[in-house]
Amino acid sequence: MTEQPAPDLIHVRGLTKTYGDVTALHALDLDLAPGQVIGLLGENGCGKTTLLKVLAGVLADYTGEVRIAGHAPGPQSKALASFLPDVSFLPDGARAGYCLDLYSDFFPDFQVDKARDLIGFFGLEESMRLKAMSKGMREKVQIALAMSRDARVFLLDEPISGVDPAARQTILDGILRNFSEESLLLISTHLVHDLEALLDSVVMMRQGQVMLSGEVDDLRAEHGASLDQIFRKVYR
Ligand SMILES: Nc1ncnc2c1ncn2[C@@H]1O[C@H](COP(=O)(O)OP(=O)(O)OP(=O)(O)O)[C@@H](O)[C@H]1O
Repeated sequence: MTEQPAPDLIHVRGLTKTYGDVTALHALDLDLAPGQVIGLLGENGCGKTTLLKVLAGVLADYTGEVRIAGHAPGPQSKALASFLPDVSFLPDGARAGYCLDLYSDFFPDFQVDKARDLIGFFGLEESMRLKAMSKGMREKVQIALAMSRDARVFLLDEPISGVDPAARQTILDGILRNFSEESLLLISTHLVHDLEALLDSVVMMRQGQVMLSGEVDDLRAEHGASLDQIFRKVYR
């Protein structure tokens, strides 16, 4: 018997989102299957954050069809999708341990032991206050929280942007530590070189649309170049 391909976890058709006169997403189509780490790439302002926010159920005023494991964005899809925004969303005066309690209260699928393990893996302590942490340390706390949900879809917006090059690999290792093959990880980034080894597929955007997508190995073979080189060529 031939093996059936896994049904798409993310299904998007004709997605359009405007902010006043600005069209951030323009009739965008996208299908993404589970078991992949996918890079969401593109130049500033091409719509990556807007797309992640629609998928996360944060932005509702769009047109088109969006499904997360068959659900339109809403309470059921939010229960399946863990979103890491590109801005700090935790109370400044809180200790890391309190943030774990917040997540435990808020998300039934939050696995506090995994979060504790990641906090330790990142060299942080639960007693540390966020306001006493560097930008990179806060990002690590937020990543530990977002990646410790038992979610099907992980949506990470620029997770390593505030982190020095030496610490980036530790963060990426931490992100992959809890990743399971039934889920899907969509990461927006400009740091293609740092993420290249981690990515199974990429979605390259331009002006609110998907310009190019595919498996990284296929793209590398087709172009005879690294993903970083392809990215530079495409966006030159
Ligand atoms: N709240 C907003 N109000 C008005 N325009 C917005 C808003 N958020 C985004 N935009 C516009 O929508 C477009 C897409 O922005 P978006 O933040 O999704 O891009 P991006 O690809 O994530 O960019 P970057 O790589 O710089 O983070 C841009 O033209 C931006 O100016």
